[in-house]
Amino acid sequence: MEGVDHLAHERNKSEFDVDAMKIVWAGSPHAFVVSDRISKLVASDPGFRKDNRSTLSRKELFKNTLRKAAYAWKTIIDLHLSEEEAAKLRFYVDEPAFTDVHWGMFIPAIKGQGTEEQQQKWLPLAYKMQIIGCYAQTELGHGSNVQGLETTATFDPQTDEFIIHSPTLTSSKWWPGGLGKVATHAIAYALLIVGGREQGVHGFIVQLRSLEDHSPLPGMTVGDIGMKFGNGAYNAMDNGVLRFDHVRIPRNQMLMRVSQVTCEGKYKQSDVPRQLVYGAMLYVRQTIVADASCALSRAVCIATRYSAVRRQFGSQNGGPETQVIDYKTQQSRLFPLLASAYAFRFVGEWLKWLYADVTQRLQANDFSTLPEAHACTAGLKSLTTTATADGIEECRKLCGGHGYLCSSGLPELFAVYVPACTYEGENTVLLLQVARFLMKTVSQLGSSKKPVGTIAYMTRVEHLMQCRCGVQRGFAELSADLVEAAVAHCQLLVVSKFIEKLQQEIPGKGVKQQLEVLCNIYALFLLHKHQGDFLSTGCITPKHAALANDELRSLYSQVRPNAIALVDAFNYTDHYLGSILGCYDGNVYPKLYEAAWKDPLNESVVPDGYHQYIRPLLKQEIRTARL
Ligand SMILES: CC(C)(COP(=O)(O)OP(=O)(O)OC[C@H]1O[C@@H](n2cnc3c(N)ncnc32)[C@H](O)[C@@H]1OP(=O)(O)O)[C@@H](O)C(=O)NCCC(=O)NCCSC(=O)CCCC(=O)O
Ligand SMILES: Cc1cc2nc3c(=O)[nH]c(=O)nc-3n(C[C@H](O)[C@H](O)[C@H](O)COP(=O)(O)OP(=O)(O)OC[C@H]3O[C@@H](n4cnc5c(N)ncnc54)[C@H](O)[C@@H]3O)c2cc1C
Repeated sequence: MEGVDHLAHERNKSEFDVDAMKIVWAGSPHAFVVSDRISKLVASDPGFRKDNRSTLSRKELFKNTLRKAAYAWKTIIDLHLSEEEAAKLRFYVDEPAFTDVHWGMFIPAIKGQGTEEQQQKWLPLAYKMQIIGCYAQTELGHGSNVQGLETTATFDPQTDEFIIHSPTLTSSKWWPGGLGKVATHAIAYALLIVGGREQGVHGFIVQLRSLEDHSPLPGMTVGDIGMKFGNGAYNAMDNGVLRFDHVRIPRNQMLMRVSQVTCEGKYKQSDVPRQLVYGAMLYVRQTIVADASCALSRAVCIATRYSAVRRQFGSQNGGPETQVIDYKTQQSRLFPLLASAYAFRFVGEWLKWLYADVTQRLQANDFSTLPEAHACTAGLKSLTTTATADGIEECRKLCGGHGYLCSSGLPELFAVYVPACTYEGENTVLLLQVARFLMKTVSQLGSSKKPVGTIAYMTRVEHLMQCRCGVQRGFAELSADLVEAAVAHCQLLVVSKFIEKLQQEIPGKGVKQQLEVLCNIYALFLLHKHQGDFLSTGCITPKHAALANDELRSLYSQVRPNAIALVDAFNYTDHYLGSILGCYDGNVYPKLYEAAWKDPLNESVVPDGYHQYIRPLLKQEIRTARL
């Protein structure tokens, strides 16, 4: 049955122009063309094979990742790929690696916090990968509490240097990706001490390893922190530990856009806010939201295709059994996730715009929207990663037993994805930041400072106007409730950005209608899930709640004939999906059967260890066996 499209009947049912939807998903015709070309290029190149990943040992996996990263770089150079194309190539290679942090954090940190001069010195080296950077902020003792970091950077005016030191075990850098074995440089965050005075945490460019033989420079103790969750692909990343013993770096390696230290040992602050030190986190959180839609759509694509292939029960007169996608219970679990994937895509697009806008303003010394940008990036990072991690696991369950096989692609996707709930700001800690922002806004409602942008709605919520709550008073006590309020605020953002998207012109037969259905599913599903909150606050009546539920059922029926086409619109190659259950042609069973025989355990019919451990059991010789 090779070459037969087992899902063709599903594809024929669809009521909209899939090619037009592909462009909506990609963001623009240009983005679609680039994405399509690069994904096919990666998929067709055996150098980027990844189907054997789960059988490799840590060392083999790591070395293979180094090879792939080098091969990807060679491909980028040989084909003269643009920056956009190169980023896409790394995305489709789909393997956590030191390059993620080099491009995703090291370079943005220098761009955001370095002076013009520093950028001119370091960026060309980083862009050519003549140096490889990591982002060394977190320590063994502190991650969330950045101001609690213990590494010190003491200025020595005699030599015009900083002395970087780890005074305690807990001050050891711990977690930075790429640090363990690969990075030659780090942006290391440390408590600045000038003239005996502490001046808060700042970033420093520190060379870690020799550019000749890769050995750690004097005063550095550096290594990998060990195996991580799931035993899977994230172990391709060398998250590292680093201890400094009075390491000296030149003064001009402190990132000095926000504040400076002069050669005389004077600490000066520019008129830019101190929070810009956190600028790299703003940038990365925004990219994490965009990535959430990729990871969730990938899981949803697998679960949707497989749900159309899988049949259980309901055979009539010897005919085929029911496709599990036709069960209302399956639909009510799967389709809200499909809607979420689209919702996160559009809110991610909007956040990208917001980030570009705030960056432009910051460059013009307009800092007015920074708190809002921080609240939006932090809150949406938290909301989308939590929903995506939960969604991937739900997709695994939606695939029944076969979802538990590595060849379904879902266990690995989950293991690689789930730390996104923790890194780049633990999700609850980030929601507390949003809550703080909301409380500040509420406390200013009566004043002349009118809320604008994403919090403009607050002026319309009458009972808030009566609130006279200080930000500090009662915050800790009420924090669990405030976190719920923060989530609700972020959900409002997601829904409103989806609605705004639909107010734009969207070409293609039936495309807008499909998106309207998904938008309604997203909003009504939330209402249904949280109807207790909506009812108890009097926002809706029980009648509304019942109507919403009826409407949801009808919307699921409208999605059903279009479900396969809606996941085809993600335009994922089989290589990127990495899943037998989600393969494009739906030819699942022969592929599963064939893959089983490739497992190393099946290399011999009688397993290794038979003579030592199985035979003595069977022959009742266990007492005399040498174990
Ligand atoms: C918890 C907070 C948010 C703040 O804690 P705090 O003690 O209250 O902070 P503070 O220093 O007193 O400052 C408070 C003030 O700073 C603001 N702020 C905080 N973060 C930002 C930001 N990113 N942009 C703009 N503003 C920011 C806050 O809103 C506060 O403002 P306010 O005083 O209320 O006006 C912060 O320290 C933090 O971000 N912690 C999380 C640490 C984190 O995200 N680490 C990331 C490490 S790198 C990583 O994980 C890489 C992943 C690898 C991969 O992607 O593969
Ligand atoms: C895979 C991975 C990759 C990483 N890569 C990097 C990297 O490249 N560079 C880097 O510098 N770091 C990196 N990190 C570290 C990461 O950024 C931190 O782990 C993260 O910021 C969370 O901090 P923490 O570990 O201190 O958690 P903790 O803050 O110790 O969290 C533990 C618990 O305490 C709760 N908690 C903490 N503070 C509060 C509070 N104020 N109020 C209420 N509850 C609170 C949290 O909600 C959580 O439930 C990485 C981590 C992982 C897992």
